[in-house]
Amino acid sequence: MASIGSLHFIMGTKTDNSVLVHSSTNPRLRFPFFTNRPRSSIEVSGINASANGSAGAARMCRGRISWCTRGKLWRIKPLRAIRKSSAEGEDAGEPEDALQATIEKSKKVLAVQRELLQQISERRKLVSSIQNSDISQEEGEASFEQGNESFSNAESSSSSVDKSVDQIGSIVLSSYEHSTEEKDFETVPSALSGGLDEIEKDHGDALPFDKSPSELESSNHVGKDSSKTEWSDGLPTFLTNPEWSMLKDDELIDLKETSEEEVSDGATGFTSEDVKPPPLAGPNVMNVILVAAECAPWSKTGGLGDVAGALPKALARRGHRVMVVAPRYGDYAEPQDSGVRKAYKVDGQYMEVAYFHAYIDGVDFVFIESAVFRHMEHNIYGGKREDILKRMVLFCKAAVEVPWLVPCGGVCYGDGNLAFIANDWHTALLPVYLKAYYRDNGLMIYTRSILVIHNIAHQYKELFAWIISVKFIQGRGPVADFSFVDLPGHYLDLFKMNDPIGGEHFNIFAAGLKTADRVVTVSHGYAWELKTVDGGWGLHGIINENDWKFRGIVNGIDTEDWNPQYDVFLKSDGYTNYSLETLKTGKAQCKAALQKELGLPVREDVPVIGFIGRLDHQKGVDLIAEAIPWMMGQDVQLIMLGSGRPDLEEMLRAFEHQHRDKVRGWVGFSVQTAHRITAGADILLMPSRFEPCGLNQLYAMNCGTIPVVHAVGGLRDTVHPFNPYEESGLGWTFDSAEVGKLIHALGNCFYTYRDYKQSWEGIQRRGMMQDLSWDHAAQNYEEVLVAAKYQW
Ligand SMILES: Nc1ncnc2c1ncn2[C@@H]1O[C@H](COP(=O)(O)OP(=O)(O)O[C@H]2O[C@H](CO)[C@@H](O)[C@H](O)[C@H]2O)[C@@H](O)[C@H]1O
Repeated sequence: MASIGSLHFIMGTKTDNSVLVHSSTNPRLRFPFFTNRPRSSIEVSGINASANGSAGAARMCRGRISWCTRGKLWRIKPLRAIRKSSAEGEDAGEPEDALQATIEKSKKVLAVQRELLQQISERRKLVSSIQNSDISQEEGEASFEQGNESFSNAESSSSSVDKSVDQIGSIVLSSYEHSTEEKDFETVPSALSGGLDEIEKDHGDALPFDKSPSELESSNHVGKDSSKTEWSDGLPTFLTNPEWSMLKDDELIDLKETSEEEVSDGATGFTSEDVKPPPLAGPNVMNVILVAAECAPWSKTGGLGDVAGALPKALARRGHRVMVVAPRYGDYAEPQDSGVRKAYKVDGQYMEVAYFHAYIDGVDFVFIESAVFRHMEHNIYGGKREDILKRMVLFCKAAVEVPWLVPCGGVCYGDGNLAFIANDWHTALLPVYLKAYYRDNGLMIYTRSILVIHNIAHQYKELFAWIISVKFIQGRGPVADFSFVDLPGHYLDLFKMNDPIGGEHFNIFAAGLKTADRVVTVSHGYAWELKTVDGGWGLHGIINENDWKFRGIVNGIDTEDWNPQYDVFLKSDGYTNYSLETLKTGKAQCKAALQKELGLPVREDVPVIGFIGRLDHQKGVDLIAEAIPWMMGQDVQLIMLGSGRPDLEEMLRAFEHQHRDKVRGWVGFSVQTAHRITAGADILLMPSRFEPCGLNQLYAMNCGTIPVVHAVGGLRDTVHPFNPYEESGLGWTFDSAEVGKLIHALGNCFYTYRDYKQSWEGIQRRGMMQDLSWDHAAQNYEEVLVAAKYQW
């Protein structure tokens, strides 16, 4: 990696020794090359990536672009290697030769440059003679444009150079904005001159940097006219970026000439894209890697999957380069094998992983394949505690190296401006590995980690775990489990906890919270609750201690997936898409289709209540059970969809069995049914005992379905209670998890449904008119990412 001020470049070596250099601050800067000195063993950031056929081997350096030479040869001038390795032995004695070769090449490139400037000057003369000729202006323009389209634009005014530069791209332009005077010209290619100065000093050769700014500018312009010049795109645009002048360190990386086609392609893509407006994130653009155990639509057991599938897209829309890393549980259609293989030691055994890649909606999705993940999509958090732990160790070890190993769009992410977003205890080891394996060793020192708490009490699904559930949350286990995580002994203290429930135990979430640079949770309400004894599930102390780096950000929703106007699950079986304009008819049709599909009496006047969720203590299903006798006395229909605790699944079946004309209890996991219930029901019931954010109430409101919720965590943040006097609010809430309160809220809801149709429609419309998209949350995440970036 070459680090140039805030620009960072990584070189990745592939099996064929081709190398890609890119800026991690501006992902569009990509340059493909071939090394002329393939190495047999290369160290990257502590990764000993042996090149014995292993694709994805890479090496890291800090360096300075010293110059470019004829035939698209680019060179990064080194100062020092980041790490000494045995591979260095191979290079002994090479720097002298390399510097000499560099000087020779610099001479050549400058000769070419002179030649180009000469050509420009001749063309200028030709243009002015055309302009002064007797030919009519119109005829003149026509013929001129035919013969020299790009050139004519540039020459049409005294500021022709600026215009041509403008065409080349904003980075080039910005470099020229810094070079309006001749003395500045010498600093324009400061990366060049700086590097050459050093060479001069060392070798006493004078280097001919004696051109005027306008001449150099012209050479850039000429570069655009590929038919006239040897450089199809002029001076390499990244060399003219003023940020290159901020180069500090270097290490020699020799790069052989690339094919003309490759360089031309790379540079063309860069220049044409770069004229686009600046990203929403402005100068805060970062490389972001979200790591999660599930990612919709490929894998999902709950809300985490939805977030992992949607938040990255919103971050990418703001201009960040974003990747999601998730396990590859099945044979997914889109991701392709990247060819990268790596083995990681887990519990004393090496396990091989393969990396698959897909680029969708502006996001790189990288899936980690391993025998231990195969066919686990329905049992992601299932199995013996040790097995779950090993899976997560393997996943986090493999994920933290993805930025070095997997060329996304041909280019690895590298560690510059990089932040990982880990999610829940399953990936809470990632911040710890980042610190222990890398940052403690002076590697990836600018990389940051953010840990998001979606659920502090997420449980393992170990057999009977629900009976003694608290022992199976947060990656808890006996202290001896430390041996699985493969960390230096002094890291044990980070994991050790002692609380009344677990006694002295090992806790992965605790270590992640302490180590992450920032901690986020998914609503303001839950952020507050986590600091309390009741809400923190034993971790409130750590969260309070780390309050300075802790923040609540309310989730958004994927407004394409969960939009009744486009929802793919509403296009068949009698359902229909609808919008705010067609709410009345469209929603009524969906309701009828739902009743019909589930075999309930098709009646428009009966309120349909939906429930969707994991069947466990958190979701308050037992409160619904207590309310069933009262509910069945009302003229209502109740549709419940869920899976989880066997006893609660059985309860759902029993409800349906006992009240066949009013209740449907669908046990299982069906995304289609979830969408159809959300659109077809009138009311969504969420009596959760705690709810970090909750997505179903957001999906419901977006579909004109009115939530009735226990006012906790994110439910309190997002469902403002209906106020009949002001005709405001979005639903009904109750303030404690008691059946009486639930019944009271539901009673008011039924009453309004039946007797106050206008108020009902008002609530529906207000819900649908909210901006629930991820865009706002993404902006908040960006603030956290930037805060982490500047924190030490
Ligand atoms: N049987 C089933 N069939 C089909 N789909 C089903 C289903 N059961 C649940 N789902 C779906 O899974 C998702 C559940 O999302 P939630 O946010 O309600 O809960 P979860 O508790 O899993 O997430 C945790 O993380 C999220 C994300 O941060 C927080 O919102 C939440 O409060 C926290 O508990 C929804 O998309 C829902 O439709």
